[in-house]
Amino acid sequence: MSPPNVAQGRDRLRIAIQKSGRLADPARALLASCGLSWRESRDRLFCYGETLPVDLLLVRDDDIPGLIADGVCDLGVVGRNVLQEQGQDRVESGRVPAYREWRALGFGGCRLDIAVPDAWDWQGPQQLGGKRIATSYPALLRQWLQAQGIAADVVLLSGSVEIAPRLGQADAICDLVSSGATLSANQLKPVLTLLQSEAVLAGPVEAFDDVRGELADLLLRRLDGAIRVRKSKLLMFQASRNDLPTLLPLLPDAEAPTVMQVDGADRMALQALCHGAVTWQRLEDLKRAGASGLMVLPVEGMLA
Ligand SMILES: Nc1ncnc2c1ncn2[C@@H]1O[C@H](COP(=O)(O)OP(=O)(O)OP(=O)(O)O)[C@@H](O)[C@H]1O
Ligand SMILES: O=P(O)(O)OC[C@H]1O[C@H](OP(=O)(O)OP(=O)(O)O)[C@H](O)[C@@H]1O
Ligand SMILES: [Mg+2]
Repeated sequence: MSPPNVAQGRDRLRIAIQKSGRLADPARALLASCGLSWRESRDRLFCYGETLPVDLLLVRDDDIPGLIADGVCDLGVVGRNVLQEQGQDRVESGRVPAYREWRALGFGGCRLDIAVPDAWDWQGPQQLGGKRIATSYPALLRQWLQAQGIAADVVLLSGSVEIAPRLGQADAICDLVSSGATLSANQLKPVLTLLQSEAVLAGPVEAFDDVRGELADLLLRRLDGAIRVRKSKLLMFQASRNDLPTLLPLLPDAEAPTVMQVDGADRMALQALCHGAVTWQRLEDLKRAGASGLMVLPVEGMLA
């Protein structure tokens, strides 16, 4: 089993995901939670969709925007940082945008930050004027520098960017940060955020005008449900009718709760779908406000 060539297979949807790396497992898990399953090719580069005609191509993340632009793949799961860098690179070189972000997927979070040596007395972006900044994101950095009216040298490095100041290759850096541990280990401190990133579903600028459009709509509906489910909990409790005005404001992130009457006129049972964290603190607050029999349940599926 191998992927059909570009001209064929327009009745199936093809999604590019990272073969290995930070986004590989969560991307696959999210798609699987949408009810997709696959049979893998022997070389583990192509997965044939079994439950739905939605196939996966396993690639390097940097190749994903280009695969969408060339029409080799229909959709892709990639970091916003990679998508925007390559998109801005296209703009710089006068090419048309060929893809856009369809959905934010809620994993792979990180920031694209400018960081300077700890010893710098940071006073603001103008301090970067005339300096050398090492990065793997030259197009996004140039775009930002231009918007700020700062003239600085962009030093392109494909990895280990944080070590550049210590090696004398650059004065500052612009790279991905999540925990900040790599910056600290290299005596650097973050001073500006250029981009808040996470994994996104990327697709073409225009909607599909063939059967892939229906498949993509179905996938998006399920993805939206799966993303909401991950963050949602069903909260159930009982309370007296008189306490409802105090209790309901404690559920600001809940959809309109279902309120049912139990024995007599006063006792009520409530069910609320909460889209934020239901913490112990919150349960304590609800209990103090008159809730009893509090129960928090995971949500397995949801379809708007
Ligand atoms: N701490 C982090 N550092 C780098 N990327 C992160 C971090 N946290 C989340 N990410 C996201 O994960 C994406 C993939 O990171 P990874 O390190 O797996 O990429 P890679 O080494 O370029 O992989 P590939 O072999 O596919 O080219 C990044 O582009 C970014 O969107
Ligand atoms: O803030 P932190 O949690 O320390 O994460 C940030 C670091 O992680 C990434 O590097 P990675 O480990 O992927 O190495 P590479 O860039 O050399 O591939 C990124 O390029 C930063 O160096
Ligand atoms: Mg890569």
